[in-house]
Amino acid sequence: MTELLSEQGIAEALRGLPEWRRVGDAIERSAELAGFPEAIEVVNRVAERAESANHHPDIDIRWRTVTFRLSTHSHGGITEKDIALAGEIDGVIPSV
Ligand SMILES: C[C@H](O)[C@H](O)[C@H]1CNC2=NC(N)=NC(=O)C2=N1
Repeated sequence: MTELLSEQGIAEALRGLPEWRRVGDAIERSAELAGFPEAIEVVNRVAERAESANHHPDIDIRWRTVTFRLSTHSHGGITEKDIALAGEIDGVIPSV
């Protein structure tokens, strides 16, 4: 059963997701890629994983900077689904 994470739960989860920050009822990270094609490639990889998880980030693409924002819309806040997908997103972003 998906439930909203507590403040402590969110803080603990973010300790394992150093690239992510809390923004209101969501968590967010940005990544700067080598160029626009590379940014789109990352977005496509994230889209595959989001579809598999049936959990989808808000995505903002500005040239080679992509920002992912995660919140569980059906719950109006942050759940384990957001934390899990954040970890998967980190896994498809090339480390510089
Ligand atoms: C029916 C509902 O849209 C689906 O269960 C999924 C789709 N993707 C989703 N993504 C996010 N971020 N939150 C949701 O509540 C959500 N619901």
